[in-house]
Amino acid sequence: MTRFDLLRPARVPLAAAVALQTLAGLLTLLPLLALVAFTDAWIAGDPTPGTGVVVAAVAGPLGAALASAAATWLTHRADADLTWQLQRRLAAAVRRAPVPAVTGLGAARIKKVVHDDTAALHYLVAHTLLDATALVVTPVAGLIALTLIDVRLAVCALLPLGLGVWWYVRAMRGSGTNFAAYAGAQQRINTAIVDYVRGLPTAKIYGSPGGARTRYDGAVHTFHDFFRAWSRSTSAVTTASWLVVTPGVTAVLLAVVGGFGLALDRVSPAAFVAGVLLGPAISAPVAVAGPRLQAVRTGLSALASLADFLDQRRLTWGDTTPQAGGRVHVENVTYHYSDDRPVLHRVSFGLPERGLVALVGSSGSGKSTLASLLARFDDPASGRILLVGTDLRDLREAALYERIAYVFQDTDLRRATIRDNLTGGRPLDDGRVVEAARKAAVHDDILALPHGYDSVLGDDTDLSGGQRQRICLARALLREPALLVLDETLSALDPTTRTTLLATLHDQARHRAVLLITHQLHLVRDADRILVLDHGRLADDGTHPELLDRCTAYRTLAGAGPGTGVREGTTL
Ligand SMILES: Nc1ncnc2c1ncn2[C@@H]1O[C@H](COP(=O)(O)OP(=O)(O)OP(=O)(O)O)[C@@H](O)[C@H]1O
Repeated sequence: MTRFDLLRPARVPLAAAVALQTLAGLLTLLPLLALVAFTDAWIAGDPTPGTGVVVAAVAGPLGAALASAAATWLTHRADADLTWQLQRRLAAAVRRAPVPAVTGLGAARIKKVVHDDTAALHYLVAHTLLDATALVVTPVAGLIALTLIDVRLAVCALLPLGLGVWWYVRAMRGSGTNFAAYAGAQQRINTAIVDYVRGLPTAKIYGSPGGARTRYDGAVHTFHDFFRAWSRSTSAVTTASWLVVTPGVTAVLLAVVGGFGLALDRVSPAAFVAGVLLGPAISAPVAVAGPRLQAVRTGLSALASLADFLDQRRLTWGDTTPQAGGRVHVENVTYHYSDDRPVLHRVSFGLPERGLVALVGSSGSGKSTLASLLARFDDPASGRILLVGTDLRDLREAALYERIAYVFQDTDLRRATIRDNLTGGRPLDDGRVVEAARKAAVHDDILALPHGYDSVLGDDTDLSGGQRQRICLARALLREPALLVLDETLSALDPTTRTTLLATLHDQARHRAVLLITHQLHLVRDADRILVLDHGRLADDGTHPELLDRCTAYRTLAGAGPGTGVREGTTL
């Protein structure tokens, strides 16, 4: 997708707006030309302005104002529609993109694209396009008119313009690199402030030597130094380029040159008037070109950034609804994040219809990554994952999330009532909701909140990490999935609650498959099967006693180490 493809939906209203603004630019010159014609007639001895002159003098400004207003209305409407479409497309792109790709971008970059770039686009579409049209049409038409009246004065009117443009081009030399550096420096400030705010609690306690605060200060200083140096090197020339094209300078120049011509009888009075009136009209719009050009550049780079964002890889879904059940097969799955460092290597296993299966491994062995692939947050680099025989890529999206429910380490709850968080807005009866909350050992915690199940998270109350995880577990239980995937869900709990939840999971495992990811082996000793992940490879698959007997990685994980003779019954 090229950046201009993004403007395609708005091309008809924008073309109409440019046409109207062109008309407005031409009509602006009408009263000036009428004055020139009147001067001509007056010198020829007819001091009464003709009807044509009066009509032109009145209709010109009026028509210009109307055409310009209509053009502005069109561009604003086009912009509102375009922004609406873009923000929907951005939301869809975020939703369709692999999750690690989006989270890897960081909040600052996403905010820049969704807010800053669409705002810059607003300026480009709603304002800058019309400004640029006016900037071109009025000077060009004025120049043509003056050329037809007196070519020498037209050349004279071009002198300040030429000088101004030459100075401006000198000032802007290397600006491509500078604008890129400017945007990069601002982006670094955005990223640093987001990191700084996020790390505030840690920074308060431990300070942040070399941390986010230092990075923020560094980013601000770099931006300040860069911007001052850039301004210093260009301000004298840009000011000169702006001054020389101001209407006053051009008017004085043409009055002096035209006055000499008039005195020497080389220039007609009408041409003199035309020079003094049209000269400034040729150069004046150019005086405001600098900031406008900068806005155009900003708008174009926003377009490029938006196109880039919308072009990112997306996960597409099929339309297959597999047969009932939640039987999952992972076949030869290999995966790496964007840094290409392999995280999973040819992992294969199957999950049964029912039973508690544990996935264990040391920190960083790839457990959460595997869980995220089961949720199809991304696709394997090679290999495949099947749900009841269907590759996840061919599934209907809803079919996957109806069959499999997940509780991840980063608990995600909305700013909504506890009830809505549990039901996802579905009309479930209270009995079911309470039952799920009881099973997740969070019912009593909810009743203790100011408004019980109607407490609004973030407004009425907030929850501890463990409470949040149990709410997420209750939410998952309410889905009655065929497979329940739990990533370290029991890790932030007190022993009593953990025991209750373990009992719940064993009970759940009688009806469905439960995949419990953990590195706390004492939680999974009674699991029906245990998968051992070691540095991204499936080291073994068996029961606790079997693994203690034969799997070195499992024994190492148990803290027993190879060859220590640990057997079933050993406390881990
Ligand atoms: N978004 C990411 N981008 C790049 N690398 C990542 C990302 N997430 C995880 N990794 C890397 O992938 C590897 C596996 O991480 P993963 O979180 O899957 O391990 P884990 O076994 O779940 O660890 P833990 O028990 O500590 O949660 C690690 O080396 C980690 O640095």
